[in-house]
Amino acid sequence: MKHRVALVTGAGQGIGEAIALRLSRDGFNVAVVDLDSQAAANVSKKIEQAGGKALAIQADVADRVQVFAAVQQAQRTFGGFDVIVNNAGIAPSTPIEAITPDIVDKVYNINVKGVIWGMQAAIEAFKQLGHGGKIINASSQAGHVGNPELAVYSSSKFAVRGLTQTAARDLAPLGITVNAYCPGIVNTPMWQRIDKEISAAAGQPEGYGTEQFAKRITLGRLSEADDVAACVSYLAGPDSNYMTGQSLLIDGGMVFS
Ligand SMILES: NC(=O)C1=CN([C@@H]2O[C@H](COP(=O)(O)OP(=O)(O)OC[C@H]3O[C@@H](n4cnc5c(N)ncnc54)[C@H](O)[C@@H]3O)[C@@H](O)[C@H]2O)C=CC1
Ligand SMILES: CC(=O)C(C)=O
Repeated sequence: MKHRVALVTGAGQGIGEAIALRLSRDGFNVAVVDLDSQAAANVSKKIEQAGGKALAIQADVADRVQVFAAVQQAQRTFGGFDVIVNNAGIAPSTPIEAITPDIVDKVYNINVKGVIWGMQAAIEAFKQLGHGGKIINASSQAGHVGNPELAVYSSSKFAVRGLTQTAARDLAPLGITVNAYCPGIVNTPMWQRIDKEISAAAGQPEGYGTEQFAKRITLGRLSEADDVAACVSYLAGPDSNYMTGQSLLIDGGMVFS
């Protein structure tokens, strides 16, 4: 059986790691891309130990050349290319008055431009291979509702939803679908750091930030990375073939829209 090929960025830990492991279980050969080469190698090893095929690639998604090279390497190594998950992102706290040009550039270079470069690199590969494919982008509940202290991050995730809708329209004639996933609070190293910052800014002990956000979750619990990976598995698989331009909220009911 020919395996489909997926590339996941920011796959060295957290949500990206869970997506890489899940797509491998779904039958994909997986390119595990991360800025942190050791983290990418560790996840790749986990996939191979479980009987899957993986390739660890060190790349910075903010760098267009590196993103194109990563996609080409995955395509060459596995002999195909079917799905890209533009998952890598950063979320520094940015109270409005403390926002600097450097932090805007850093967040937008990774969260927004990283998605654009990933989409372009995937389109190039799909065209070379003469077939369509699936592009899946990481947004957030913070891309639906402005989150306190996270203005730069929140606005970058609104931008990802805009890019997703527009690209879906542009790329439909090529047989490419484009969707986004929008998690709420996911128990990963990113959230643990945000919780510390929000709690400290409020003069409260660790866990306070989580408590404040968690009050808004209808399902009454934070999500785990595997909850998000299960939805991305659907977006990467054939059951979502008729879905494009959508931004799927996976937030336990933090936001209803
Ligand atoms: N954790 C949460 O509560 C939520 C996270 N998200 C989004 O999900 C995605 C993944 O988040 P987490 O797993 O929680 O984050 P995380 O911080 O735990 O992991 C992010 C991974 O991305 C890698 N990375 C960072 N910058 C990179 C770059 N320039 N190039 C390549 N890799 C890079 C890191 O090395 C790390 O392995 C992000 O886009 C985030 O904004 C969305 C909603 C909620
Ligand atoms: C970090 C993030 O995207 C949240 C809390 O939704």
